[in-house]
Amino acid sequence: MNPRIKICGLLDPGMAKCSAELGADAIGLVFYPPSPRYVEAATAAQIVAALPAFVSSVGLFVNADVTFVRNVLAKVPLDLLQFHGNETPEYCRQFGRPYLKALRVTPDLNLVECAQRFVDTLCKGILLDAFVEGVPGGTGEAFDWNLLPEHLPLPLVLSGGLHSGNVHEAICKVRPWAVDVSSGVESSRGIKDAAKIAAFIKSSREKSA
Ligand SMILES: O=C(O)c1ccccc1NCC(=O)[C@H](O)[C@H](O)COP(=O)(O)O
Repeated sequence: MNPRIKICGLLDPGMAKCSAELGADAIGLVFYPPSPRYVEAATAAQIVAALPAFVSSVGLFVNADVTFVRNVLAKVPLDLLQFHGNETPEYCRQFGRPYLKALRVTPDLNLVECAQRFVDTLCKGILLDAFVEGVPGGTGEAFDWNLLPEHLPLPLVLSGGLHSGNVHEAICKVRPWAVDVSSGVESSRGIKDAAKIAAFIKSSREKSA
């Protein structure tokens, strides 16, 4: 089965619409102020409004104050939340919304045990990303896919350093439910590139051997 494709870190309605037209299944909005991809709630609402039916909007937070998340939720009709910091299962569940929990892969992290803590009806998947000290995500770095277990107790969203040149190999090796990309479809930090998005989606949909 083709994995779903999420393009993360959209900054304007035009590129969000373009991503959807090129075949993206979801777009990500970064509500983490230090990120070059940070988007204000008012702009995020315009981006979500530009999406056609059946393209999901994902709102990304990193160890955010509960009030900050609630304020965003009041202004932006997000389909899914993505928690990219050290959030606990209790923290993630309190919003009563479907969510993804991101984990950053290191050789000593027991991914199955960590993922198991989040299993419930609201947690729709585990997003696995590279670990880079001091930068919670969007680093453009890949992790060693050999560190992945055979099976996770939740759908796996593979991210970290993916681009059109490695995503097909990643999909064949890991068989994720979805892939997620940010830096690999940018011309410079934070600036999405339609040609790179098109190439990424084409490579993701290549037939596997
Ligand atoms: O994109 C960011 O700037 C970001 C900042 C802080 C936490 C998470 C962030 N992005 C989360 C994503 O879902 C990215 O797509 C994921 O980390 C992969 O990024 P990349 O390696 O650049 O493709």
